Amino acid sequence: MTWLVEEQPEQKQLAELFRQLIKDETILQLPGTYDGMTARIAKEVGFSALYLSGAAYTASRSLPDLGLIHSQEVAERARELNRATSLPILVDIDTGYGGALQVARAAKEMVEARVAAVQIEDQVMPKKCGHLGGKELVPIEEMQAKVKIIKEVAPSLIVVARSDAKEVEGIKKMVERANAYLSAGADLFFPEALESEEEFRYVRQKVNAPLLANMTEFGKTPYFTSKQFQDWGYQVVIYPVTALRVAAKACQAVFQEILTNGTQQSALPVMQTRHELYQTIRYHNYEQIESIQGDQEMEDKSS
Ligand SMILES: C[C@](O)(C(=O)O)[C@H](CC(=O)O)C(=O)O
Repeated sequence: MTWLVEEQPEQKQLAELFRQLIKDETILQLPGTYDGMTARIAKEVGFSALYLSGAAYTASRSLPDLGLIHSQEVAERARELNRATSLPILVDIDTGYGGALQVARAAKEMVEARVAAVQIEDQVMPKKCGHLGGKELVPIEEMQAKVKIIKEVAPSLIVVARSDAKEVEGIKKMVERANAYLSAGADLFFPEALESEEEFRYVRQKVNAPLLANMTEFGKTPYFTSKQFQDWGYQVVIYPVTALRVAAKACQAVFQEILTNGTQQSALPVMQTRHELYQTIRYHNYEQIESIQGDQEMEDKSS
């Protein structure tokens, strides 16, 4: 079956499923999937929910993660992930792409794209990657207003409030912000760019809500396992840019090989075969739809 013929779960069902997954004792691991293909692969491997990262989405378009995009573009990509998998998706909507109106529009478009949850952050526009220096924050009230607007426009959307305050104002102020965002209606808190087990545990101690950890590469956070985050009381862990980085490196290697040696043959063992690729994208299921049309034509001719 494919999204063309199968019944699609509604947004509310996907959000409910996401809520259930967070309640599970085992930490929810969200792989960053930046297109339909990576989303299918994550589903095939066995993940039960996905993350659409702003950094990976923009990089896949050869753009920096600097607030250059708007909600319609990201919602379109989220729809692609949804059609490919019917899994609950957490979408990174950065700062909400502007002020109150833009946040409202983003919330509406995400619901229309059947997104289960959104992640919004407290940086000013233009935003930066959370693991870089020189970030600036909006006042607490402004971020609270954004959370409230999302809940008003789309009550069924799960809201993950992210704070970038650790580097700017320190961890104590970060937990103050966390509690303010939760009181405005956020469902989870995402403490960005923590640097030690101690800091992860401190946030757990001070914030009474489900927590999300960001296990991105080449950032400020050391490499902790999902089991460690789980033991420290975290409910969700994201791997936002992992797939994109691996795919990019693999492309570089094979393109270099073709340029240097005039053949890609040495790379065949690290490629999906034609069969594997077709399996991933459900090629034959789409083909079956064409054969239904063929059968109909035969019937029409013989009657
Ligand atoms: C989570 C994040 O916002 C993202 O866009 O995926 C990034 C990830 C990254 O750049 O490594 C972040 O700011 O942490």
